[in-house]
Formats: sequence, C-alpha cells, structure tokens
Amino acid sequence: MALETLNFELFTKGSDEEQKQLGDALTKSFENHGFAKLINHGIPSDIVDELFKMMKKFFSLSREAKEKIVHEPSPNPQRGWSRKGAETTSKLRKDNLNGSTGDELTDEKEHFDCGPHDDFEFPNLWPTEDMPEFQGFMEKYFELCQKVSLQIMQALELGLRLPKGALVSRCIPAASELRVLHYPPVNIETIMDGKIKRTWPHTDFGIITLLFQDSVGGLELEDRTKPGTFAPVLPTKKGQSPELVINISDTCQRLTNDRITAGVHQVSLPFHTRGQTSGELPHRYSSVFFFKASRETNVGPLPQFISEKTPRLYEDMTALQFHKQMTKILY
Ligand SMILES: O=C(O)CCC(=O)C(=O)O
Ligand SMILES: [Fe+2]
Repeated sequence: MALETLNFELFTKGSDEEQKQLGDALTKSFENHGFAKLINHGIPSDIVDELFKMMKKFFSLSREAKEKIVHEPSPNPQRGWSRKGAETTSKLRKDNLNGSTGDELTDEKEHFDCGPHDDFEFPNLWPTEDMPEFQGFMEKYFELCQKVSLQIMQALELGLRLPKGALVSRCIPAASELRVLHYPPVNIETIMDGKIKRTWPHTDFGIITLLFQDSVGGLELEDRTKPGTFAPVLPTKKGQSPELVINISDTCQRLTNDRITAGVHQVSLPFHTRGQTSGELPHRYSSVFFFKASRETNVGPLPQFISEKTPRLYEDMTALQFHKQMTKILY
C-alpha cells in the first residue's frame, strides 16, 4: 500500500482546476488509507525545527518542574504535562486487550497538551517559571496548525462535493489540542514482550490530526488491504523539508457517516530495526495537532451522507460530549 505525498500548494496557490484536483486526490487518499502526506503544507521548516528544539528542552526539565503543571486525569480536555503511564491507548480498541482490562498494557511515553490560548473553560498550564519561552512559541504554532487544518477542510469540502463551509463552519471557534510527545529509550525486548508499546493501535477523536515525527521512525498505519497488519509511515528523508502526516479521526468518520473512516495507527519498532531481537531504541519526539470541531457543534452525520442506502450510523451529540465520552476510556 503506497501512501502518495501530495503537493498542497496546488490547493493554496493553484487555479480552480488545480484546487479541485488536489481536493479529489486528498479525499481519495483519506478514503483509501485514512491517511495522507503533504509537502508545501504551509508550515515552514524552520518552525518545525524550532518546535523539536522546544519540545526537547521542555521534556528535559526536571520532574519537579513538570509536576508543577501536571494534568489531573479527568474526562475534560487534557492540559499540561502527563507522565509516562498516565494515558493508556490500549483501552481504545478491543483488539488490543485479549481479555485484559488494558491497565497493564501501558504506553511508554510522556506528553504535554494545550488548547486554544483564549480557552477560559479549560485553561492551559504553562511552565512559566522554568521555560518562559515555551508558551509564546506553542501559541503561535497552534494558530498555524489551526489555519492549515481549516484549509484542509476546504479541500475536503471540494473533494466530497459539500457546500462551501459545511465542514469549516463546524470548526470555528477552535477547540483543537496541540500535543508534543517524548518516547524515552526502551529495549527492543521490552516491546517484543507485548505488554508495552510506544503507542498502542488507536484512532484519534478529532476531525483530523496533523503530525510531524523526528528521524527515529516507528509510526505505522493499518494497511486496509490486509486488516490487522501495519505499514510504516517513514520519517522524512534527511535534507528534505518535513512532510506533514494527516490522519482521519473519529469525528470525521461520524460527520461523513463512514464515507471516510478513521485511520488506525500505532508507534512500534522503527522499520529499520525489524528482525532485530535486542538493542535499545533511542529517544523519539513527535508533535500532533488534534484538529477538533467546536465544542457545541453537532458531530452527528451531515445530512448529505444520510440516505436510504446509507442510513444514519451515529447519534447526534455535541463535540464536547463526544470528547468526554472518549477520554473517559483512556484513564
Ligand atoms: O508519536 C506519534 O507519531 C503518534 C502519536 C499519536 O498517535 C497520538 O498521540 O495520538
Ligand atoms: Fe494518534
């Protein structure tokens, strides 16, 4: 299964015809794989470099410094730092569990989450004393991801032949979340034992997720031609501008009544270590932007996707209700 890399400039700078071409290609990639990859996506390479520098510095702060902004597990949107083991993605899919509750099937990762800067309902937590520059950078980067995500929604509206604004209008005001992740070094044997993974197979909750990974590798998506097997999403080749990986998430699946289904993904052993039975995986860093519908928006199927042949598969509910229902499973 080949995931083609698409040139997003065809949409942002192209003619009407080119925009339609890109909209169609993007929609096809999402329909076939639940994933797409973009170059010329509008997030400059120097910003991505700085993002990785920032997250490395943040995660290397002392435990004490990070604990000042620890996220208290709750069904509410996540804010601040989550220690290793706080979240168990294994619980999101029955296939992972094999009869276990999932409590011991842990994720070997720590992460930091923030929401929109003007979110007074679920305010952000920043390491103001210990790393004052983090907040300003992350807030700017958040805005950039939100802008690119809205452009991707416009392209998807074209590809799905939806009226203009059908998706975009559901995402303003923003309720997205930005997460940076650190996977500490781990032995290959530990992963092969089967109780611990960097991230267990899961789908994300929002509409789409924008992802950048470092050069270590390990991200994999489910190969829909062979369900239950995974194919690597390789890191960008050295010297090339970072590719943006996009996955379709649960809310998009609900809105389109399964016309486009969410991409199952995991973080496993990097492709080049396959066949190795011992050794240590190095630190891995990644950044994910969970692009979400605004909280009061109905995330039931859009009328365009309900017909006699394709009856409604999901109940109406608000994006926030759906979010809380999903985060409850994680803790
Ligand atoms: O680190 C990655 O590449 C993926 C992380 C992920 O899937 C998530 O946090 O939802
Ligand atoms: Fe994910």
